[in-house]
Amino acid sequence: MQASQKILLLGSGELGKEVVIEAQRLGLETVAVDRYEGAPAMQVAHRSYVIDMLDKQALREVVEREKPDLIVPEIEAIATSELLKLEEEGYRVIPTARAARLTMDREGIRRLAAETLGLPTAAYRFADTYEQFAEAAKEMGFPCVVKPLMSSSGKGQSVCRSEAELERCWTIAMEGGRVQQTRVIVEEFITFESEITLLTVRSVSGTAFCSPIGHVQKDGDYVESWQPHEMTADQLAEAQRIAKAITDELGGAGLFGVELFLAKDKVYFSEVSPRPHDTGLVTLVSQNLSEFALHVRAILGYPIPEIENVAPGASRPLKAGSELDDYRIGGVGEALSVPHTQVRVFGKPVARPGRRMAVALSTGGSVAEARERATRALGFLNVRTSRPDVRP
Ligand SMILES: Nc1ncnc2c1ncn2[C@@H]1O[C@H](COP(=O)(O)OP(=O)(O)OP(=O)(O)O)[C@@H](O)[C@H]1O
Ligand SMILES: NCC(=O)N[C@@H]1O[C@H](COP(=O)([O-])[O-])[C@@H](O)[C@H]1O
Ligand SMILES: [Mg+2]
Repeated sequence: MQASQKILLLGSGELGKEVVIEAQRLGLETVAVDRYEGAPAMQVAHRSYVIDMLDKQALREVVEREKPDLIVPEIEAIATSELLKLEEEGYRVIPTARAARLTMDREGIRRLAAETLGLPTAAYRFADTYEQFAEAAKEMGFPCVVKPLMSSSGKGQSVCRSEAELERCWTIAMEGGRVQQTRVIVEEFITFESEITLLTVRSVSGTAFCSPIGHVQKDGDYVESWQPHEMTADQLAEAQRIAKAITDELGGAGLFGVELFLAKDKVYFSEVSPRPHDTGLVTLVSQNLSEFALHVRAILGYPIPEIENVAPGASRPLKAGSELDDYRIGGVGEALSVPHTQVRVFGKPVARPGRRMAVALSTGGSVAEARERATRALGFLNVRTSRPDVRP
């Protein structure tokens, strides 16, 4: 069979793996790229490359060699200035090279949302040195949230509760960023009642919203998500207004994860991923089309006549507790004994403390039941060494 089109995925984690599977279901040729060998999406793609995706030359070489119809970013940390050039030369970047550029670091997207579009966000300051940072934190007041400009899944992020914690928070930010740079964002701490991801799809069928996904984050990384999340009609309308404004501005086709905080009488924009979102893993069981299927349909220019929340669903990621280069996931059989439950094992080559290795996915008659099942299933799962000499 001759593939209809070729996609080049930049980043090959658990989210990309599902994108590759959906792309292959529609007859595409898939090429996966990441910074290490054996990444989850590489295990299912037709071909793969290991490069430093922040290296412009290395990125260009892979693109020119493969000549993909679609370049699909899967993580933020990519040489997006090169993507802008490649787009000018005629390559198609999803959703657009500008969207990838603006969401690569927190400053681009925050300034666009707050200053250009006037969307409600936490107050913020940027700082390049420790002195500027200390000044910015005092201006924001305590507690405030400190994040490296370029990082994800909470890496390098901390809540600074008093002046005495300034040095500790600065050190965390300096050590946690994805790339070597000192610029940080200091944000007003928002006391929200809940937070959601509003998956928003731009396709030939127009802009569509999935039911809101509620989630809980710990140390800046998600530990539980569910769909639908209960919110008032006014909150939903405001969330959709914000999501429409930001995704219209970013443009292009594809699925976006719009992160919002729901406070007592205000909805705040937090950030947006121009790609499937980790909290959206729940859609693998809760929707007729998962966020990955929606992304692929949208970027191929296929219609999306309807998105249905087929059952209340929940997801609980399994995180590794320690560094293991030889590991296996235990408890899968027990987890699958929980009704209406599935498990996805990502197949990452090595475990590291806090690294997401698998996810438990459940549906139920209610969100409460789905959450209880996913939590029970997660309780069975573990990441353990597979070395025979240390096996219990
Ligand atoms: N200003 C804030 N006030 C209160 N809580 C915050 C604030 N900013 C972030 N958080 C909390 O930290 C979480 C992670 O923040 P954020 O989404 O900015 O980090 P991230 O590293 O980009 O995460 P990811 O890449 O997983 O989306 C948020 O979902 C929220 O729970
Ligand atoms: N919040 C962003 C997110 O969830 N991204 C997902 O995690 C992978 C990196 O995982 P790793 O750090 O374990 O390699 C990324 O490739 C993507 O699939
Ligand atoms: Mg986030």
